[in-house]
Amino acid sequence: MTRVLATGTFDILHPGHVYFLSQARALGDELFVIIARDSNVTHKPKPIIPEEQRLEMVDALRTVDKAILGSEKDIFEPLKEIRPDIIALGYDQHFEIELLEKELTKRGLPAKVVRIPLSKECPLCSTGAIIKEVLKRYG
Ligand SMILES: Cc1cc2nc3c(=O)[nH]c(=O)nc-3n(C[C@H](O)[C@H](O)[C@H](O)COP(=O)(O)O)c2cc1C
Ligand SMILES: Nc1ncnc2c1ncn2[C@@H]1O[C@H](COP(=O)(O)OP(=O)(O)OP(=O)(O)O)[C@@H](O)[C@H]1O
Repeated sequence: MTRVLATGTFDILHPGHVYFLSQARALGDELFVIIARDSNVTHKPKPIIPEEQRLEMVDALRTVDKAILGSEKDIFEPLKEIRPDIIALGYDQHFEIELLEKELTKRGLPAKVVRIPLSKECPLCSTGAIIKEVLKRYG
């Protein structure tokens, strides 16, 4: 069994998320997902949807075997239990593949890190774009 792990905020689900998760799932036999904690989303505006609700939506997807809330303190902590063989990184996730693989090996959690490309264009395949459209119409 090859276990794949994907991570992200997944605020306001859209087909770009579905594409990312199905490409990640296709890399192995089962897909685990770590949902970013509200307190850790500091690289962009705070999520609209609270973490428990983001978790519920991702966990309900057909491609996802198990979704959990991440750690608030240490991104490597949940990996000790999940023990993924492959980690799927999104096209815009700010991690460097070789550096992340090195950090994982250092902690006794070796995994192959694979970058998933951007999906083909779709009108609102980005949380930021959805929020902008809502503000344009209702703001
Ligand atoms: C291997 C790995 C483990 C992660 N674990 C956590 C975690 O435990 N808690 C958390 O809040 N974020 C964790 N993250 C970070 C986020 O889930 C996410 O990658 C980050 O917020 C940037 O992606 P985004 O732009 O989709 O939010 C982890 C990321 C990676 C690559
Ligand atoms: N259109 C897309 N194609 C492929 N992957 C995507 C797409 N949209 C999001 N993803 C991936 O899904 C994961 C979670 O996405 P995230 O929560 O950052 O949403 P987002 O729509 O990219 O948000 P924002 O618009 O605020 O950047 C990330 O790893 C991201 O790379």
